[in-house]
Amino acid sequence: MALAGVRVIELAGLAPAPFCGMILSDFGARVIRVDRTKVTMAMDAQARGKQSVALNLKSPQGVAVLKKLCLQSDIVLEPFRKGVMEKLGLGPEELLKENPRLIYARLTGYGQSGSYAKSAGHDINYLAMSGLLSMLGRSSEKPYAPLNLVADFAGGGLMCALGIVLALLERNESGQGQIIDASMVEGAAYVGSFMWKSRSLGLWNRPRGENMLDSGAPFYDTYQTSDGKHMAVGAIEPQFYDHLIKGLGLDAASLPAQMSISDWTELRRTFTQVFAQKTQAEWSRIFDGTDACVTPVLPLDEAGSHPHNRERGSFLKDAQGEVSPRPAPVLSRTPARPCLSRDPVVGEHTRSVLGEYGFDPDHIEQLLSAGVVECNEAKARL
Ligand SMILES: C[C@H](CCC[C@H](C)C(=O)SCCNC(=O)CCNC(=O)[C@H](O)C(C)(C)COP(=O)(O)OP(=O)(O)OC[C@H]1O[C@@H](n2cnc3c(N)ncnc32)[C@H](O)[C@@H]1OP(=O)(O)O)[C@H]1CC[C@H]2[C@@H]3[C@H](O)C[C@@H]4C[C@H](O)CC[C@]4(C)[C@H]3C[C@H](O)[C@]12C
Repeated sequence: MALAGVRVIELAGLAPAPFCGMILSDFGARVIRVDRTKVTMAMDAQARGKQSVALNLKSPQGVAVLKKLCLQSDIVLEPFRKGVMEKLGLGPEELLKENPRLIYARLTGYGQSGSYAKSAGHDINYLAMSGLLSMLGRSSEKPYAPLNLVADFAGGGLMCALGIVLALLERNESGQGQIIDASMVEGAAYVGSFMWKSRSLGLWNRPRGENMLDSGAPFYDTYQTSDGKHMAVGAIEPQFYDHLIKGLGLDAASLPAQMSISDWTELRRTFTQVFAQKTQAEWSRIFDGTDACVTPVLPLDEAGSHPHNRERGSFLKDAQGEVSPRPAPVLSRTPARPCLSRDPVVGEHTRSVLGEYGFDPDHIEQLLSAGVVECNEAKARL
């Protein structure tokens, strides 16, 4: 796999950093997640392929253990607010001095500088600060955050993974590590660059929810079907819009022009009435295989069984029978091979990892008895 042989130390975080760690693990990296001690259950729902070491960083011996792990690793991924790692004596200065090849990835909401750098926050806050949240929401409704997708994951974990891969690539030439300052505000905004750079095209001239791509246009929206499900319509170009009108059984001559914005309300009313006359399955049979850009809105537990997704194997089932998306993108020669066995128990691999990283058995026993580390191999076998 593309990241085979790459060693990652992921400090346990909430959602963005675990996603970044899962991406690296899916594509072949060895990801060791450092959990807190005295924690019964990891909140990492993206732990696929990771190992877990439970380590108390509030102890000097714990800090020394982490330093030794980072000395023999390629990446350290930390999910804390600015200054936390420095307070622990684990800042970039210390770790890069000991391991100049280390890639030190810092995934935060606001970045390592600026007045908000030490403030708590979550996806919605970062999305708000990026400028994008102001564009999200239907006309006459307040802005709403699309789950915690844009800042936590697209602009956070995924963007940080990109930074790590770029730094790995550069290190091949320079032999040097570096610090990655991954701010979710900036990552989200960067993902949304099109919104800034397409304003000259007049795509966003109208208030929120009245533009073509923000639910203003009737040919770019969702519609309820007679069985209470929905269809998604994305018939932007005239030639695709013609297929939409045909599939709906409407007469184009009797309708207002597609781009007559003042008639969009009437056009939406017409589409709403027509879509309500058939079930989602009936509309899918009408539109499948056409260029009308009309697709069923699939719930999570149906996406994997849709014929198209099933044919591609777009979703996988792990050893516990849990369905989730397969890694993307698909590389032809070195594709990801996600681990399908169960997620690690907190501290499951402490003893084995420390042994592999050069800690002698007596030292490991001393660390265990001092509570600096915890090992839960037995619990993992239950
Ligand atoms: C996980 C579910 C989904 C959450 C998504 C949500 C929408 C997000 O946006 S997540 C993104 C959050 N932001 C960032 O990640 C940006 C960078 N990080 C930060 O800004 C901060 O970390 C912070 C604001 C997120 C948290 O601040 P906090 O003060 O808590 O921590 P820090 O300042 O970073 O300092 C860390 C301290 O910890 C010490 N540390 C770290 N590791 C160790 C170690 N190994 N040993 C010892 N000590 C360690 C470190 O030294 C620091 O100490 P100091 O402070 O002294 O310096 C979640 C959605 C719902 C959640 C559940 C729900 O809330 C109910 C339960 C609540 C309960 O409290 C917890 C369990 C819940 C089930 C909870 C679980 C999950 O969170 C959710 C499911």
